[in-house]
Amino acid sequence: MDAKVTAGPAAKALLDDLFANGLLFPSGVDGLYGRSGTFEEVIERFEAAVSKLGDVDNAERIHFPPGMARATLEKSGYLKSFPQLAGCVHSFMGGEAEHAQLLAKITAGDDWSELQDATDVCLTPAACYPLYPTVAARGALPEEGKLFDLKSYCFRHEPSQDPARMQLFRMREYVRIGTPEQVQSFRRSWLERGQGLINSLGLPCHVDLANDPFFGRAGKMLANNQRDSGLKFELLIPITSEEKPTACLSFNYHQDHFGSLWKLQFADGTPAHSGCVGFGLERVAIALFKHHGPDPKRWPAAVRKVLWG
Ligand SMILES: Nc1ncnc2c1ncn2[C@@H]1O[C@H](COP(=O)(O)OP(=O)(O)OP(=O)(O)O)[C@@H](O)[C@H]1O
Ligand SMILES: [Zn+2]
Repeated sequence: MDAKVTAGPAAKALLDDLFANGLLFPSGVDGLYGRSGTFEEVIERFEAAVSKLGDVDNAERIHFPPGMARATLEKSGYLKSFPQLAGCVHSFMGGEAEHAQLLAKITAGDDWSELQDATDVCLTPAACYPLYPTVAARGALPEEGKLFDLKSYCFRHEPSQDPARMQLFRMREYVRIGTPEQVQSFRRSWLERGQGLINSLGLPCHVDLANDPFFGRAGKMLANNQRDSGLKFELLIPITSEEKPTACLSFNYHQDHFGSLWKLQFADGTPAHSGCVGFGLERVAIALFKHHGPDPKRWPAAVRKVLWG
């Protein structure tokens, strides 16, 4: 089955430009690229600007690897909502005989994946998924709740020639866990700060209500409900299209979904609410290259000042 997401000619042209300028390197797989030093430096500088805004809140920094426990992903409900995006790591677990079969299949150009089995590791689909059980395991939440600063490479099986839609990309997140008021005020504050930051980088943007790509017919209802309840906003920047701008920052309110699921609660047993702001680091970098050109040394002075000081 071809899961490829179709990308328009403008998206393909931008990808070719990024390759031609040596900012990204092709791997032979759509959505899987090498990054140049310049590309990485832009991400580092952007992250520093994010930290400058976020550090005032004293978030606790935790970095998880880009793989998470399969059991955690299952319990999170990810496979119910987004089976089409999930990735599970498989490995060869056979003996000598199976190894011979494996090599014979590779030599014959046949599919050898049936000789692999699922491991206990899945690829992390969003930086905050491994956080909730980790925090729950520490015991009751303090009254003031908690704030976390996360970053992870994330995997989503959505191969595309749109450079803004990668299969492996980084997400920086702040995650607030606490009362509904604490989480909503966190989200309001990041809606402001996020737009301010992107404007200061000379990028056009607007914020809009959004929904996640829930799978199937039941998913349509979940998506409608998410919109009707105002649970997800996105900051959109035109990258490959003015009419269909790209979500570069997301502002999510999970209500008590993760709190109830993981028994992440206050001392009196009330489940915590949670919300996160996610920065799509590659998307922001690509937006900057698209709007200001391939050479950061020639970007507008005001933009350079925000990033390089
Ligand atoms: N395939 C991808 N490639 C690069 N960045 C991504 C990709 N998917 C999501 N992101 C980034 O991660 C952030 C948080 O992820 P989130 O789940 O909110 O994305 P999303 O709203 O589902 O994205 P989209 O609607 O474009 O698929 C997004 O705001 C975006 O910047
Ligand atoms: Zn999140």
